[in-house]
Amino acid sequence: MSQVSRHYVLAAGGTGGHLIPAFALAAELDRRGHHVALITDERGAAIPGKPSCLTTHVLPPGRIAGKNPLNWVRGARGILEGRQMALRLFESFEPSAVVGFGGYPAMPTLLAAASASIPTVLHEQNAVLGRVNRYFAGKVDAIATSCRKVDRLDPKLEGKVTLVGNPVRTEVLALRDEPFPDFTEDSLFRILVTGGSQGARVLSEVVPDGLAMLPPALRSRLQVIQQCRAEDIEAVRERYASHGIPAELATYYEDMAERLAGAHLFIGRAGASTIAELTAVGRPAILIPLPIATDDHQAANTREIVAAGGARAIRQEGFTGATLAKQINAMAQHPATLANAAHAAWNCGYPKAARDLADLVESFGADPIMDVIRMDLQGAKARNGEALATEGAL
Ligand SMILES: CC(=O)N[C@H]1[C@@H](OP(=O)(O)OP(=O)(O)OC[C@H]2O[C@@H](n3ccc(=O)[nH]c3=O)[C@H](O)[C@@H]2O)O[C@H](CO)[C@@H](O)[C@@H]1O
Repeated sequence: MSQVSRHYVLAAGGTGGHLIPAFALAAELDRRGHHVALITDERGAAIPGKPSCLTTHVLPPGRIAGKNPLNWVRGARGILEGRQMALRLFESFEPSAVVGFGGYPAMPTLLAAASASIPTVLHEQNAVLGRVNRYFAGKVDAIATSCRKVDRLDPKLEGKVTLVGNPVRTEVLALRDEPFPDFTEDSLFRILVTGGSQGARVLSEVVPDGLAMLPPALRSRLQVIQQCRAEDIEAVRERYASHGIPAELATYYEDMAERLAGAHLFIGRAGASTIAELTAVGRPAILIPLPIATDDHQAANTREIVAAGGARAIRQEGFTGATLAKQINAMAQHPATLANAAHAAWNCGYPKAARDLADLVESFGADPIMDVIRMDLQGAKARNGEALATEGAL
């Protein structure tokens, strides 16, 4: 652990999938006595769960997307403005390193870091290198990955790659040593359903009817917690009521650790943080990768956990009530099957992800001149304080 208090800038945007690992790293760096600033976009700033230690800077929109050349010009202007904003922050904050988690805000921030010669680290949460990370992979000082195999990562860059895993929130990690909740032939059967940080309509359309198709021995014990998009929630409530299945619904659960703790089975999208949490805690899952995810990265994300026997993946094209019921039945008919799958998921976890990523980040910008000056100033202040205290005592 470093002796001096350093400053770090993290850049992440858009969804919980990018922000949550950044929050986890910020909490770990704060625990080590460092100061951390986050550069994000408006959507990212609205993601709940930001640690109080983190100061947030919101960039103007700057995505280069679509076919309209006017949008390209607007996007490019946004990136340049964002880069200027990041440079101004660097001047006052003097970061020892900048960490990009992918997503749009990482782009202007990493461009600024390159022109200010600040060490840079990328963190890739998925099993396929994302677009922004791909652009910067050859230029940064280190690349931290979350899966053993990462597609679209140039093998020539292997020398700067470290497998750390995808950091999860402290309260989720704290469940790692808790036993799998009792699951017998008479116990409740608690199922947690989420569609990533944004929710997923297909789960609202398929899951209630699929659960209703389970054999009575399983169906009668069901207790469902399901995240739904706001526009779907009433229809889902009616479906469950019509099937007589008890269900608690919300658009977003801020207490995800508690929800995971009680769950016997998870059904949902295969976003990187979702999988990191399932494997951190050890919960079996049925995963339906988002079919339009860039480079099909959600399907790739399921590889390790499925191969280990901790989850089953169903392609959205084949995701019907009947297929879902069949898979649940196969996993839960015998209590031991579900507990074994939970253990297999647990074995895929990276419980040291936040610590390993923090170690990697701390290894850059060793003893910069500002640290030495800061330490001197702190020492001088302390000595001054002592002198004043002594004078006061006289
Ligand atoms: C639609 C989309 O592009 N999704 C991408 C996005 O993540 P996206 O945010 O969709 O999904 P992730 O699974 O990575 O993260 C979701 C996070 O939200 C939390 N949560 C969810 C529901 C809820 O009610 N409460 C709650 O706290 C989950 O516990 C998890 O921590 O970035 C990820 C990381 O690059 C990618 O893998 C995903 O493919």
